[in-house]
Amino acid sequence: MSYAMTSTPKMIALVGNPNCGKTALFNLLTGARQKVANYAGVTVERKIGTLHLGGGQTVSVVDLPGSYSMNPSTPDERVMMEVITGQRAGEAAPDAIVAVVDATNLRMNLRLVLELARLGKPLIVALNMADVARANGLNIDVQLLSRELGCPVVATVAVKHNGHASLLAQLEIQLADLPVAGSPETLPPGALDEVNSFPEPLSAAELQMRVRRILSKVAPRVPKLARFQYRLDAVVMHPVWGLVLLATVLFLIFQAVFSWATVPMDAIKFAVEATGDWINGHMGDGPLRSLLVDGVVAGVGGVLVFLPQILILFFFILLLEDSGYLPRAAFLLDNLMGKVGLSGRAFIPLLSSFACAIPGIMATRTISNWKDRLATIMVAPLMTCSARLPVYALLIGAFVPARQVGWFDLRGLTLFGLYIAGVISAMAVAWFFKRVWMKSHYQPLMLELPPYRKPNLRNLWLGLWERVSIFMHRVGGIIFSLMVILWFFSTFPGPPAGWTEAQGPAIQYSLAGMLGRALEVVFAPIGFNWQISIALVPGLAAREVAVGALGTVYSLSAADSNAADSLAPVISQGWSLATAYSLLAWYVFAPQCLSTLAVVRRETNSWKYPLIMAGYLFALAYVAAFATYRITLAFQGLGG
Ligand SMILES: Nc1nc2c(ncn2[C@@H]2O[C@H](COP(=O)(O)OP(=O)(O)OP(=O)(O)O)[C@@H](O)[C@H]2O)c(=O)[nH]1
Ligand SMILES: [Mg+2]
Repeated sequence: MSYAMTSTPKMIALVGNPNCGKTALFNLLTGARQKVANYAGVTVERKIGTLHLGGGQTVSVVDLPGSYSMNPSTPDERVMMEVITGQRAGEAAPDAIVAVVDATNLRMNLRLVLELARLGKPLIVALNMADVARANGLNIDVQLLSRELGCPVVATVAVKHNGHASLLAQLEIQLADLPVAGSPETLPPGALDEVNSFPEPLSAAELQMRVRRILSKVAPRVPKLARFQYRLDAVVMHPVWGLVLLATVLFLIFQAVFSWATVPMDAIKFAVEATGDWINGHMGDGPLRSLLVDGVVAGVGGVLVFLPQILILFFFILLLEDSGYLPRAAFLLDNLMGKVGLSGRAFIPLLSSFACAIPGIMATRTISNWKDRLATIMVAPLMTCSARLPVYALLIGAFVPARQVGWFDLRGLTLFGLYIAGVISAMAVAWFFKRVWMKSHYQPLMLELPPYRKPNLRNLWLGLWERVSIFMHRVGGIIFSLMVILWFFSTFPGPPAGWTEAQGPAIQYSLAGMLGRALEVVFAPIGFNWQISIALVPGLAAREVAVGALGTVYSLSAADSNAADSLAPVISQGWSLATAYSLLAWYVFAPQCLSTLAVVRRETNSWKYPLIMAGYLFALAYVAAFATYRITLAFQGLGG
C-alpha cells in the first residue's frame, strides 16, 4: 500500500554533541524559534519542524538534545538514541542524519560522527561554527574530511543569515536520491532486524585513535585557544574573586530591575489610568462599565505594568546565557551546592527556574542521578520565578520607600533579599531531602565549559520578543479570563434592597466576598484580610493573577469612582506593614502555580511528588508568613 505512504515527508534528524549549534541550525532550516544558548544541555526534548526545499519538496526536521556518544547516560540523551533508531512508539526512524559538529572542537565531536557513520544511514556532516574556526586560523580540509568519513561534509554558520546555504544544497542532492520514506519496497528483507541490532560499538580507545588519525590529515595544525579566555577564567573561576564577581553581577541585575524600569512603568500606569478615566467619562454607570473598569482595566492593567521589569530581568539572563558564563558559575557553586547534597548540574535548571519553574524542572533531565534530579525538582519552585515579580514589585513599591542606602536603592536591595531568601530556603530544603531523607552523597560535577562568546544580538532580541509574547499571552488569556470570572463572582449577588454605602462595600454580599470572609478565618493569624484571601484563590492558577485580583477587589470596594487608580497607594494606606511583609513571605514559598505541579507529575510520573511538594510548600509558606507577621508586629510595638 505504498500509495498511502508517498505523501509522508522525508525526515532528517540533527544529531551532535551538546552546544555545537544544532538548535541554531534547526531554527535557520525551519524558521522555528527554539531556545539557543551557550551551554551544554539547552535542548532536552525532541522538536519537529518543517523545511521547504527548492522544487516544492518538504522535509521534516528533528532537533535533538546533544549527546557525546551513542551510550546515553541521562534522560535527555536517551531521547536522541530512541529517535534515530526509530524506537519511539509510532515514529519512524529518520531517513537521513545531519551530524552537526563544532568545527573548533573536532577532537571531541568526531567521535560521535564515527559512531553515527556505522549505522549505515545516509549521513551529512555539517561543520558548524565555521566562522569561529576561520577566525581562529583553523584550516580544515573539507574535501579530505569528506573522503575520510565517507560522506558529504559542508561548512555552516548557524547564527548567520543564509549560513546554512551549503547544507541546503547538499540536502537537495541527497534527499532526491533517497527512496520515499516508509515505502515497503525500499526495505530489503531483514532490514528491520538490521535496524534493531546495532553494529558492535567501538571502544573509546579505538574511536580516539581513529579521530586522531583523521585529524592529523585534515587539520594538522590546531591553533591554541585564544589566550584571553584563559586569563578571563583565572578571575571568573577563582574561588574568591569568582564568587565576588558572581554576587556583584546578580546584585547589579536587581538594582537595574528597579532603577531602569521607572520610566516605562510610569508610562504604562498612566495609559492604564487614562483608559479607566476615559471609560468612566464615556459610559453610563452599570455592570458593563464596572466589568471594563474594575475587571479589565484595574485587573489586567495592574499586571501589565510589570512588563518592563520582567524584560529587564530577562535581558540580563539572556546575556548571561549566551556569554558562556553560566556553566562557570555552576563550577564555582558546585562546592557550596555539594554541601547541601545538590549536584553542580542542578545550577542551570535552578537558574532557569528564575524565569519559570517549568522549563527549570524540564532542564533537570540533564541530571543522570535520579535522586539528584528529584531533589532539584523539589526545590525548583523555591527559586523566584518571574510571575512573582509583579507581586513583589507591587508590595515593595507600596511599602518600601524609594531611598538610597549608601550606593544602593533600598527597593532593589529588598528585592535582592527576597531572591536570596528563595535561594537559601531551596538550599535548606535540598539539604533536608538529600541528606536526611534520601541519605545520598555528593557526586563530582562533569560539565563541558563552552568558550566565551559575544552575545548574539539577534538571539537577544528574539529572546526578549519571546518573553513579551509569553507575557502578553498570559495577560490576554488566563489573566484576562480569571479577571472576568472574578469580577462576576465579586459583583453577584448584589447587595439587598435598601443597602447604602454606609453599610460597607457591596462586594461583601457577593459570592467572592463571602468566600473571602470564610477564608479570612484561616488567614487572619498571618495577617491577611478578606481582600487578600479572595485574591489568593485565582492566584493559585498563576501567581501574578493575585495582583490583578487585588486590583479588581479594591476597585470594587472603593467608595468613589476613581476606581482604576493605582493599587499601590490604596494598599499602602489600608494594610499594616506586618501584613505586607507577611504576604511577601507567603509568596516566597507558597506553591501558587498549578502548572508547575502538573509538570512535576509528568516528569516524575507519579502523583506522590507533586503532592509532597504542594504540602511542604504550603506548610513552609504558612509558618514563614506567621513568623514574619508576629515579628513585624512585635517590632512595631517596640517602636510605637
Ligand atoms: N559564532 C557562532 N556561534 C554559533 C554558531 N552556531 C551556534 N552558535 C552559538 O553556539 C551556542 C550553542 O548553540 P545551540 O544551537 O544552542 O547548540 P545546541 O547544539 O542546540 O546545544 P544543546 O541543545 O545544548 O545540545 C549558542 O550560543 C549559539 O549562539 C555558529 O555557527 N557560529
Ligand atoms: Mg539545542
